[in-house]
Amino acid sequence: MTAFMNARHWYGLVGAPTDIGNFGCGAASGPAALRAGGFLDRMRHQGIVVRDMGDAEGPAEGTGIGEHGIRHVEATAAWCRAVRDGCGQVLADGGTPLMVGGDHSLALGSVAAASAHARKLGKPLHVFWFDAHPDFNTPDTSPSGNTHGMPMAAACGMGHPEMLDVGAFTPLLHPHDLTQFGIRDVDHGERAHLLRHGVRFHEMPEVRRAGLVSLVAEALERAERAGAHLHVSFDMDALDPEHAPGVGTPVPGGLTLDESVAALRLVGESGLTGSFDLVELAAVREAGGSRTVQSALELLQAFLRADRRLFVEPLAVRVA
Ligand SMILES: NC(=[NH2+])NCCC[C@H](N)C(=O)O
Ligand SMILES: [Mn+2]
Repeated sequence: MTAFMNARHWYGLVGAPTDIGNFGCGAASGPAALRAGGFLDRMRHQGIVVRDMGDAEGPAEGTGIGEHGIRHVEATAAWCRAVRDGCGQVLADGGTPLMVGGDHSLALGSVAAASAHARKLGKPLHVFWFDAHPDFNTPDTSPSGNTHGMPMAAACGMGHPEMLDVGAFTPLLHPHDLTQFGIRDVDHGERAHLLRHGVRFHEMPEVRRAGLVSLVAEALERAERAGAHLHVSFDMDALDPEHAPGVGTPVPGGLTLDESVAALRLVGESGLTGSFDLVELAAVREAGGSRTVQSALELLQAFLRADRRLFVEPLAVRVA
């Protein structure tokens, strides 16, 4: 039995300071900006245990442009493996990994850890993906060659062999168990992939019609019925640029901070979340302000405060 097993539930912050998946977009500044914004103190003051596991380490330089114009795929895979190991360690110690990026390619690493953990527990993996983009490109559909547009296709078993090799097995995720919210910038071939594989991707017109909270509630019901390990991946560009100007690929017409807070509160209340990402926090892109960091802090706080597991002492378990 590890030392933490009878402790209250905790989250483990795994930083991933890179923008290798969209070289130069500025997301490498995310983990430091969140720490400098006082995240850990703020949580401590509210009695929430977030252990800082430090930063994952990976190549500082890109590894060049390959077939189909795919950029830095070896470096991306190296970073994803480091994130996989960091998140895997938190899961093995009984905590919930909170991966802070960094660009969104890194979610392939956290999903690899989540998927292996879920398999060990005999649970299916469900993923909630809050994003302006589905990140469901493969090297042959990607218009940019940037790997941060590819992690979900790779998790579902489609993509460059380097990316398919990040997890212990492939696919890591069944496309039916992926639900996306806030989508409003879909590439042509990417849309064909999403439709062919039956991904639920809720685009902004539908979010406006049905409401983010009720779409999330529906998806939570499915996850609960399935007894799933839920992985939540929040790309800061899901928010409207008014609330998150500091991102590498802003798209107008996004989620409001209020509705996102309400949705994450609901996710937190469900107690289903087994792993969480907050990515594409490119604080350095924001001229003279910290709006994006403040939004990130509010989202995380809403989510964590709603998770009752963080406040309840577990019953002592007596081992005979
Ligand atoms: N995680 C992100 N910000 N992804 C943006 C992807 C943009 C575009 N669809 C691409 O593949 O290049
Ligand atoms: Mn994304």
